[in-house]
Amino acid sequence: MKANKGYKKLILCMSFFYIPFLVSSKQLELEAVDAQLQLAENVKSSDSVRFDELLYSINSKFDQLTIDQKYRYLFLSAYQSSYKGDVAKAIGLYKHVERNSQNVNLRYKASVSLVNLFSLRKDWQSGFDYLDTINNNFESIEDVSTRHLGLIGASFFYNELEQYEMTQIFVGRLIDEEVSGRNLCMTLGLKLRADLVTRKSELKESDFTSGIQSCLDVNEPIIANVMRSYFGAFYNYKKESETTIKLLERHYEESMGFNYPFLTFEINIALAKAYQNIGDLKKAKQFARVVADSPVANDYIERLVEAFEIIALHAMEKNEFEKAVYYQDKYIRAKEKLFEQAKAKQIAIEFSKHRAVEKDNQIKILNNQNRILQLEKELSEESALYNRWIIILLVVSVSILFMWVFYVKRSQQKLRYLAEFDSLTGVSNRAYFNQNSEAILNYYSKTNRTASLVLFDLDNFKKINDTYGHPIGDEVLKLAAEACKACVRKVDIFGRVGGEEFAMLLPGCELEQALKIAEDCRAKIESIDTSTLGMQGKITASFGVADSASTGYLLKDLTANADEAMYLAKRRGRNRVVNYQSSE
Ligand SMILES: Nc1nc2c(ncn2[C@@H]2O[C@H](COP(=O)(O)OP(=O)(O)OP(=O)(O)O)[C@@H](O)[C@H]2O)c(=O)[nH]1
Repeated sequence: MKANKGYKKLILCMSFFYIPFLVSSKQLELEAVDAQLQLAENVKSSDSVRFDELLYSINSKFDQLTIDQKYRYLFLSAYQSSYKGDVAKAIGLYKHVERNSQNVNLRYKASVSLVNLFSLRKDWQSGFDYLDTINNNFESIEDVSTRHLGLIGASFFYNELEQYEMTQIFVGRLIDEEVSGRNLCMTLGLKLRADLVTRKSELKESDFTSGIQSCLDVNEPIIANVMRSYFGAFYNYKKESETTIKLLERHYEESMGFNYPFLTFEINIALAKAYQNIGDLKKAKQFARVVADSPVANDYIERLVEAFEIIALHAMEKNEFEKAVYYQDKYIRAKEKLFEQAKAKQIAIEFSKHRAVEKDNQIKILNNQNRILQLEKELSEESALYNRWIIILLVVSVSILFMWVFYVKRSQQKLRYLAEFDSLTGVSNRAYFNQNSEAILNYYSKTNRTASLVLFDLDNFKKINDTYGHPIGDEVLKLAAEACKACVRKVDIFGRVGGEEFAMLLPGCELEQALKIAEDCRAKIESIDTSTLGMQGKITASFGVADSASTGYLLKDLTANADEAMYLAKRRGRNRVVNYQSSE
């Protein structure tokens, strides 16, 4: 058991040492693949053998590659297919990379390759489609060299379409942007080809030599030799065909060794024409036959036309009329095909112009839609502002209305207060006292319940006024009312019914209880501290009490009887409570 534990520990320790090692060895493998992919990219057009070996090696460990490495491999594999003539497979692979890779640069490069392949296939429509893709992604490519590849692709496409002015525009842009390295080599190759068609007379030998040198500098012998073929054509044009022969024959073996159809055709036709120019039709025919006998000759119909013409001429010169007619016939058919191809190119160009107009219109429609949306937005912003103002206005109006209602209510309350209460003492005024008291007495009369009325009058009030002044008299009235408020119940009605005369209607109070309340009230008035008013002596009041049992429920009768009792209290010496019955 113990030994087993120790064994496990050992494995654990070992894994600590080995796991980082395994991780770093995996890392190293991936880095090696990166290096191989880069090398393959570098030699793809200059060393096909090395290129094939590298791809074979990468393919053997395909499953271990990162996603990006896999797509880079597929991209190179597409190049390999196109190089080997399987254009359909190449297109499929490039399309797969263009659609699925996360690598923006790789997708862009795949579009460029697709434009090249579609132009070789003369599928102009698809070519224009991917040209659009290049245009749309151009700005997002940060690497200048990769971005230039797009311009080179466009230049190549327009050259194939015989739109040389367009090629010259793109090439001009590349040169302005100081294109360099392999891209410079390709740019100058495309420029020479376009210039050779449109402005032959302006070309100088140095244009060719510097172009060739730019390709030799970056180890691009195929393009260098393509330029040599152009150089040869240029000498033919200048009627210096001996120079053409000397130049091209010197590099003939090398050029044929690449097995690159376009280069093979250009070199052989330039040489055929050169020999034709110097009158050696036999030699001319030999080179022309290389073109005519090629299995892919139909892909280079322009050169095939020239080849048939030379062969037919040679047959004529040798009086081989049957042969001459045969090649003349082939020549005519190839020319018809060339014409068909030129027509297809024109249609494609017209279609692309139409598409550009359509796109322009779509942009205009989109712009208009955007404008409408913008206007809608502005409008909704304006209406939002308008709505905001309406809301503010409403809020202000409602607030004013509320304030107005509040003010009116307050005024009404004030008026009501003024109408119902005595402004000096805060108790009910005479009218309100009478109104409420009558209503209660009326109700009590119907239910036959007792109510009492207490009437009281401050004693010798005139003297207080005369001695201390009217304002002090007012204060005395207030203090007296305040003292009595404390004696009355909530259901009672307390009012000031004359200058210094007050009344209390006590619902549900029998005489006994009413006398108690009156006495309580009298005592409270008497106990008011007058020193705070600067007065000497006490405040007193005389009370008269009458109840419904002895008087009935009419207020005027109760008032009269209570008044009589109060008068008696005055007469008996003031500061006392007298009930109506006892007053009799
Ligand atoms: N300060 C003040 N005095 C008032 C008010 N209303 C009435 N008076 C005065 O109250 C006094 C009432 O005097 P009188 O009716 O002679 O009665 P009295 O002096 O209280 O004498 P008795 O009632 O007999 O005790 C008058 O001088 C009125 O001017 C008031 O609101 N304030």
